[in-house]
Amino acid sequence: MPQSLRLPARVALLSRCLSELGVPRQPSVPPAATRGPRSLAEMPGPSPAAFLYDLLCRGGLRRLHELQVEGRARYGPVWKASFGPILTVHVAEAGLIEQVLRQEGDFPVRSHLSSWKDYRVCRGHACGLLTAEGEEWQRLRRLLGRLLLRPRAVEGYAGPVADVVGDLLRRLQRQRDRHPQHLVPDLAAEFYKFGLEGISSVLFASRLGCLEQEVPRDTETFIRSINTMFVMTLLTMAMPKPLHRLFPKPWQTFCEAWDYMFAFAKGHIDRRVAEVAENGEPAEQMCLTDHLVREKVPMKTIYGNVTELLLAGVDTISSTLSWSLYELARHPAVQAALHRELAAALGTGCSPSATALGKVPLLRAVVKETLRLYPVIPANARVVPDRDIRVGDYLVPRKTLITLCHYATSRDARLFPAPDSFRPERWLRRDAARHPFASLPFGVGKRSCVGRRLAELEIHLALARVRATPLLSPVVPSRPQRPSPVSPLRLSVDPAALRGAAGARRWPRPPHDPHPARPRGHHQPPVPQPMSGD
Ligand code: HEM
Repeated sequence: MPQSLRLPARVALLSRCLSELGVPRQPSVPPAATRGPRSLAEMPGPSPAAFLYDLLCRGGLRRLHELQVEGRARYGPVWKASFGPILTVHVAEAGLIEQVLRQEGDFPVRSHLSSWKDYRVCRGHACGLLTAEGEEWQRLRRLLGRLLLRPRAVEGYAGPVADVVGDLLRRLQRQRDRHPQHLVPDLAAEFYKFGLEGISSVLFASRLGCLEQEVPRDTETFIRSINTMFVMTLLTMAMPKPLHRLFPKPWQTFCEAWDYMFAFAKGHIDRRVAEVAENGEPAEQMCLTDHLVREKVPMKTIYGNVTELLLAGVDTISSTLSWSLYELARHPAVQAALHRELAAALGTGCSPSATALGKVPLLRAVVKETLRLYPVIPANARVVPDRDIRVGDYLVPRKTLITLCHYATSRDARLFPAPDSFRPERWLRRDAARHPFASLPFGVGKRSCVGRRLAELEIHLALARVRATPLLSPVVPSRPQRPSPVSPLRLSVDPAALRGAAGARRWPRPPHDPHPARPRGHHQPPVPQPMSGD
């Protein structure tokens, strides 16, 4: 198939081939109204062998997001698939995703199958918010929700984040000055370091030195450990436990990577606690560790939570920033409009406040549209442990892993006209027709992303201050310019610069861990599309 055949064309071709081969797109079973809900056995889906073939031989592990779109075209909005011991029901229709989430109960469960939890039990670590369940999760959620989701709490982290943004700009400037064509050769990698530096400043008021000339060795090892752990996550989950004894290497490697991450976070937390014990609590700009200590949270719980938050707050930020800049570079008119709005709302203030940024609707719309097209986490998941639930025409047995395919819904032409085009303006209109569960990059409800406000703060601050034409342009030669305080956001990104970095970090991820192992498929190098298609 020619490379140029884009996703919608491929999906259309696939459905045409299927109908020509006489494969019905919907199974011809009488409607549920006349015969009661259908069982799991009646649900369509690939055989375990066919699914394994797709995953391993057709590059499916790298493009799980595309399998969602293909699955919906082939089987309809609900289908099942098995990977090793894991059977999962896929749901790829906004209304049905809503139906599942409305039945999630008081203690929503993302997955029962996490090797992350096994590791914590094995080492005696406390679970953090990502992995905790039941009442323990609820207690943590109330506490962290207060410290991370309330607008005033988030405003309190704006100062340290703005400092890190300043360092990012200086680093990009240095790199550009050194490059013969005035390019930043690996922009996505720079944003990755920014993500790590930013979240560390919020969690334990540490500066890791990621944006310095030389990245410290322990920080590099930490970054490598995250990657290793992500790669090993899927492998350790797909292997039934008895096999761990026969083939111990994946589990050992997985545990060693986690050990390093826990030790790294603990080192920084302990340093911060000692610093505060010596000098007293800071009058302002408290970091999350300070707040948790003040709340008398046991140290073991602090270690567990801060390690998970550290992990959750790195490539979510870097991926969203990379894609936002990529799309802005391809859409100069949007870029110009954004620049105008930023200049009008922020004037020449050096570091815009979170409140001021909130007054730039186009900035929010750009990020929403980026996350619709490239959701960092393209599939979410739920398990309802204690009762069977109705999903469309089916009755899904309790404890079944349900994958919520929101990449497929956010590219659904019925919900988003011209779904593959970058059109931030669609978020500026009041669109009564849009389904509220169609694009859910942060999830929704009780178990949705607790870092959402912080993520938006970091991304908005960085986008608002990244400057400008010569910084990233492969075409326009750079004229030495002093960084201006407010970003005249008029960059032209070299897609190749993004491509290199995004391509370098592709790894598989299971569909049900929220941050663990991102499905890198949709992070694949963006291939520039003709603008006329938009
Ligand atoms: C663009 C950035 C981000 C995106 C798109 C994102 C997305 C998500 C999604 C989809 C979930 C699962 C929600 C659900 O199951 O309903 C989630 C959960 C979570 N996120 Fe994020 N996230 C981002 C940034 C962050 C940051 C910066 C942090 C850390 C401060 C963070 C911490 C968490 C935690 C702890 C959870 C688990 C919440 C719980 O189980 O109660 N996220 N995120």
